[in-house]
Amino acid sequence: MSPAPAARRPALAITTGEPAGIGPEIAIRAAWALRGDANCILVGDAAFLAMTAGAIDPAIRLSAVSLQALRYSGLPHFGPDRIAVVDVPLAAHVVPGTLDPANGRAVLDILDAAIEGVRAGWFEAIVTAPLQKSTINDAGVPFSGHTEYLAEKTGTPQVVMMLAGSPGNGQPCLRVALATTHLPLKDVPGAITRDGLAKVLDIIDHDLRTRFGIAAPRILVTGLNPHAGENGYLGREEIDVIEPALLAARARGIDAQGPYPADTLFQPKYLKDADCVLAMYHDQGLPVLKHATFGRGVNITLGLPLVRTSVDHGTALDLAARGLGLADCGSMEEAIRAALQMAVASRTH
Ligand SMILES: NC(=O)c1ccc[n+]([C@@H]2O[C@H](COP(=O)([O-])OP(=O)(O)OC[C@H]3O[C@@H](n4cnc5c(N)ncnc54)[C@H](O)[C@@H]3O)[C@@H](O)[C@H]2O)c1
Ligand SMILES: N[C@H](C(=O)O)[C@H](O)COP(=O)(O)O
Repeated sequence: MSPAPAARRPALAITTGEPAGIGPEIAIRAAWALRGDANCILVGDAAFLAMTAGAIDPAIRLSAVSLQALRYSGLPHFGPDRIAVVDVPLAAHVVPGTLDPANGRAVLDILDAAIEGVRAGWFEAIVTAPLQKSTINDAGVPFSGHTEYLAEKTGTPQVVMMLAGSPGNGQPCLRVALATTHLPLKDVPGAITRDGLAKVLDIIDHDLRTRFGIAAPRILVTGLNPHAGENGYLGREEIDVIEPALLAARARGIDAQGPYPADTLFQPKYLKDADCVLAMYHDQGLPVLKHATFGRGVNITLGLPLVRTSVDHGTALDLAARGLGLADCGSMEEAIRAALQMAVASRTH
């Protein structure tokens, strides 16, 4: 990808996520590595990020700006020799690798500052470093993920989680979207409805066209049950819900085929003719994607009124506890590149 001209380069908010995890480190490393291409603004505790950056590489230069200053005079221009940081203070001292619910609220404050910044026009996209869902719940705030939180905060009734990555070896980009996101497995069948699938398919089709420039998206859809229900002998969701939803989608002009058995769908001979696979639930689709592309994948929330991308991994507390320099920031770099491309594409839609 060639860099966008500096004057038109979108400003991207990079939320730094759970402070005890690898988020702050990979956010700093990726923003610094891509500073010539992307205008990344870190959002997090400025003092903590400055300390972390200094430990990574003393050459990294950060400049802090307060939320109050942004509200008063907008985003100042920083050259590519430094990374701007919007200061959102943490509540408690950070011990790498050790979760502290005292900082749970601040992690959400970071996200809220990024959302405010998009609304105010300071940022054109949000790229999120991983947070620890359990710690936010431990802090007393019911929370199931960025995806659901951003949907709620933007008043969007339906969004779609899609992860994308390049497996390499000349294989095409693999995109896996999910019909359901973070919910217990026992609740999945009841959450898959004809109306819900209709909305999910509409969003995938729309966003692949407008944000990814795919003129006629081809979507392959998995079944829910083993062997896509084996003609109803291993479950009826395919017959009662998924097939009617696909028939209706095709009648609306959406190229959605299936339901196919999930265990054999992810073969090159099928994937080469597909732009996206729609899986029915989190651990049906994501292990395949992460096995093929872990460390280079990007998590994208479709259907939002803003651009949001993220990494394909979590907080990796095990690595954070052992010190800096162990985490791979490849996925964060891909998430920044994807946000940059999507933000530019979104200017015309
Ligand atoms: N975008 C997000 O905010 C996001 C994404 C996924 C998981 N999570 C959250 O992260 C927390 C921990 O999840 P988990 O333990 O299941 O998964 P994890 O991805 O944090 O860790 C799984 C394994 O992958 C390794 N790993 C992860 N990222 C790596 C990197 N950048 N470089 C090298 N190795 C890496 C870890 O060391 C660990 O062995 C959970 O709370 C989960 O919900 C958040
Ligand atoms: N489901 C995501 C994954 O496995 O990578 C991850 O939990 C992040 O979800 P949010 O983007 O909703 O936080």
